[in-house]
Amino acid sequence: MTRLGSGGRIEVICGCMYSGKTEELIRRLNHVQIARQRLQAFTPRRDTRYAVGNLVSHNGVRIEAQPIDSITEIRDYLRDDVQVVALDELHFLDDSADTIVETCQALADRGLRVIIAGLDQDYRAAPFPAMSRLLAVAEQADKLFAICVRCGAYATRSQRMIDGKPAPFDAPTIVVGGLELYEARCRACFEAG
Ligand SMILES: Nc1ncnc2c1ncn2[C@@H]1O[C@H](COP(=O)(O)OP(=O)(O)O)[C@@H](O)[C@H]1O
Ligand SMILES: Cc1cn([C@H]2C[C@H](O)[C@@H](COP(=O)(O)O)O2)c(=O)[nH]c1=O
Ligand SMILES: [Zn+2]
Repeated sequence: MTRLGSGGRIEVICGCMYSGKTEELIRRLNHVQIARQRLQAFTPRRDTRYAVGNLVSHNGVRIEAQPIDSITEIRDYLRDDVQVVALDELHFLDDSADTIVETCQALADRGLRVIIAGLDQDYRAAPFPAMSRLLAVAEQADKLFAICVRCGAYATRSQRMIDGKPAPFDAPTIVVGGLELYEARCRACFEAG
């Protein structure tokens, strides 16, 4: 494990909804601030669940973040002295997986610590491509779990429910929402739409 701030690296925090990804990201960023390292955090503008311009957990814990539409905007905002770059909700970005991976690799190659959080699977339990690719090239990958609302086991999937039934397979992949739409399920309790 490299010392905090000793060179470029990519860290990935992934898992299903409610698994604590944003909380873990904010925990790490609090450490960065305590270590008086220079941080820039970003969040997809599409995440309209809470106050735009913040990373906000389901428990309301928040940290300021620059809204962006594309990961390529990061280089326009980047200050020369920044040491840590963070992004939550990676799956909300429309960029291609190639663009996302190339951007994160370039930032790490410049010696930055790059911390990315987001879903590993969509509501169909299909992998999000960019997250899959980042997991392969990251120096550190943490997969978190929630608690299945059906049986209490560790949950690894996000079930989207519409009128009490699993959302159909051909529904849009990106639909912003929380407990009114999504619930954490384990593999055994997950229902394909
Ligand atoms: N089924 C669940 N399992 C675990 N935590 C849950 C669940 N439902 C709600 N939560 C709450 O969600 C919090 C995690 O929120 P957050 O960090 O925003 O998760 P994520 O970013 O992974 O969606 C937990 O601390 C807990 O209070
Ligand atoms: C599974 C899934 C989720 N989303 C949306 C729903 C939420 O707005 C976010 C995930 O938030 P969290 O911080 O991980 O709780 O993404 C989606 O658009 N498509 C999906 O398949
Ligand atoms: Zn279950």
